[in-house]
Amino acid sequence: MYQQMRLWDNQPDISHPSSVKDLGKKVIIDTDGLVILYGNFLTLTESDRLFWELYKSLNWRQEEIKIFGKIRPIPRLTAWYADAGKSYTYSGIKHHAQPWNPTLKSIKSQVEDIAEVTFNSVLINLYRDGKDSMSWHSDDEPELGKNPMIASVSLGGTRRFSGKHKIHKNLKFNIDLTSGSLLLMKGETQHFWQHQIPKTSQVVEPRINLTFRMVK
Ligand SMILES: O=C(O)CCC(=O)C(=O)O
Ligand SMILES: [Fe+2]
Repeated sequence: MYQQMRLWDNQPDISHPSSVKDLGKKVIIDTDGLVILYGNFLTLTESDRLFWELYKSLNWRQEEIKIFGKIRPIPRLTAWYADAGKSYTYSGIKHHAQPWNPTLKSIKSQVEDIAEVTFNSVLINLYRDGKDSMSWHSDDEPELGKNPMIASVSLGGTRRFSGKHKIHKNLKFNIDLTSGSLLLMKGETQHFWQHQIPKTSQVVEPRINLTFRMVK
């Protein structure tokens, strides 16, 4: 019996194999919400491959928005993929779902493994250059429910992502979202914080961002 236990104790620890990827997990904010960055979610080779595949194959649209009575193109291209029958109003724009393709399904399932929730839709943004941007907002549409989990994957050029607290003006963060990173926003984040992708005068490569969501 003693011998047997010794043998068993000497087995390699398979619960933490050395091949487990270091995802580069970092807590960005844990006040009034939780924002977590996984800097190494995808390898650079994988991110590069996915960038070009999505860039070439997705059905990109130029949406328009009405500001002060004038209709203007939004400063980025978008695509919206979801389970059948879903539609979603975002910044006053009604998005009709396109069906999942195998590439998007595979990214979704890798994101779900880390986020430990399932998603039924993804809003995809293409920032063609530094003039493309997304202004301050919270992802607080009623369809997303009270404390939504938003999982955001970045591919291609690095862009700055800024956050600011809605009440405590001194609470801010800035992170550079590199290719292959995954950012999770959860808990009360959308209630207390706003985020943006500012324009930049620097030369930047095109960037694709996928935000996975659960639409009720
Ligand atoms: O491009 C990003 O990283 C942010 C996108 C975003 O905030 C959104 O789609 O709601
Ligand atoms: Fe957002």
